[in-house]
Amino acid sequence: MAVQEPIQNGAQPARAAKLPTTSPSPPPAYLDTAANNNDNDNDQTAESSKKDSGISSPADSDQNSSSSLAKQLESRLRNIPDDLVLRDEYYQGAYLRSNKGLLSGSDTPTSGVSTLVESRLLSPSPTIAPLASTISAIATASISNGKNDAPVNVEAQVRARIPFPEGEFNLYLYKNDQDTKEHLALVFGNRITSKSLERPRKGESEMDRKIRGAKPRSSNNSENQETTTTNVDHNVGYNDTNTKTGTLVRIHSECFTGETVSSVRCDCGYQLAEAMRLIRKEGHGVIVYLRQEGRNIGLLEKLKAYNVQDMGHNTVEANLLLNHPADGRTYGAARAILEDLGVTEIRLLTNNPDKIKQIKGDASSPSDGDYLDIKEHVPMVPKWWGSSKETPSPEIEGEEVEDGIKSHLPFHRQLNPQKSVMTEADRYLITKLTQMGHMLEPPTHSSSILS
Ligand SMILES: Nc1nc2c(ncn2[C@@H]2O[C@H](COP(=O)(O)OP(=O)(O)OP(=O)(O)O)[C@@H](O)[C@H]2O)c(=O)[nH]1
Repeated sequence: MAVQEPIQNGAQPARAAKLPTTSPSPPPAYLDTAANNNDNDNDQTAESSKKDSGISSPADSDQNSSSSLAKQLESRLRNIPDDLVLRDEYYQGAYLRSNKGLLSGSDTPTSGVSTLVESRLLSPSPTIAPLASTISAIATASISNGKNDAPVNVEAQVRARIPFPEGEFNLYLYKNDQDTKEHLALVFGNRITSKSLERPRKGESEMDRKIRGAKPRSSNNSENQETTTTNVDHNVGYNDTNTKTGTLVRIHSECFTGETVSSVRCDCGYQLAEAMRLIRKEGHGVIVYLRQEGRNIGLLEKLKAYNVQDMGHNTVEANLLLNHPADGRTYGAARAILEDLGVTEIRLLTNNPDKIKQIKGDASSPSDGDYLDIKEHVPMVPKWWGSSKETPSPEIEGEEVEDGIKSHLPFHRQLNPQKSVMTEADRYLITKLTQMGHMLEPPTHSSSILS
């Protein structure tokens, strides 16, 4: 999937022969907003404001908000095609019956837990309650439909060392031919390198190459020659003796709130730090960091969704009520980046079944390009949920220190497993479990979270 020619200033590069050019087909009407989701956050502003002008403001009373949202939902239901069939086996229990917008069957993947959780937590007020099951079934449909995952060509523009107290990652910045976003890859261990970064550019000097983090042209002939500071392996001594098949990979989506300002509304900051910790511990691996803020609705829309959540809805419902898909992310760029890095067999750090399916691609589909072989799915258990059989250690802070990368986790200190009230991060996780089919187990050690 990597490009044959450099991508310059938005010009379309020549595509690799095995990846024919295909125009993305338009998304269905009920996902029309999602069609704009590949643009920058800024690009979304004007369009989104227009689209959402009818949405009740957070300042409205709950009652008014609920009935107004209910009306909008009803009208959207009418636009959903007849007999929409879900493609994902995780959501087999849920399907939409007809253009009357009636729902039949809404079993969620973990029905025991979800019934409990849905009734107690996800239906916060009697006014909103009747909407909850309807919305959740639409959510399961929207998660897996309307994806526009045309083949993506990528080219690494630059590589730079990012030191941490206990080791160094190399950060690669990519351009691609599908959106204007700067997708990234954080690579640990010098055995993983980018083909497109090393490819000579027309007219560039050795200094140009050095500045963009490529090896000197002369060293390209002898693979292992390490003649510059850029190429010194700063991570020598790390446990690189892993014999498992497949590179440890995390495909992570941008979350300004969770990662940059350590919000506890979600677990994104924790997951990024945990992925870095696990990869560093293993000795080599990749975090592909996709600029798909807010499950690709952009920060502006995510913040509006927060306000809708504050009216009593969960993350999935809030997206749908704002006329966005529950999850509008695509993973073509991630597949292309991994291929550029020479990583074709992976052990994927995730709990998200839809992500696994999309990353893997469809071997028979030309638009999916090369088949990415997921050797193993490695769960990312939130540390404060822990194993349901274990009693959690109250000394979470101690665990962070043990593995080095601790500065990312200030919020962790607020997530005390012994707490008696459920945090917003717990609610976020429970929504992922019950509404999006994530492979998570709620902590039975802390009954307070679910009661
Ligand atoms: N729309 C929306 N997006 C959110 C919200 N909270 C976090 N996100 C985004 O969700 C994305 C992360 O997705 P998650 O569902 O947490 O995790 P995942 O990557 O699908 O699954 P894992 O691989 O198991 O971590 C990031 O892009 C966040 O910005 C929210 O309330 N609303």
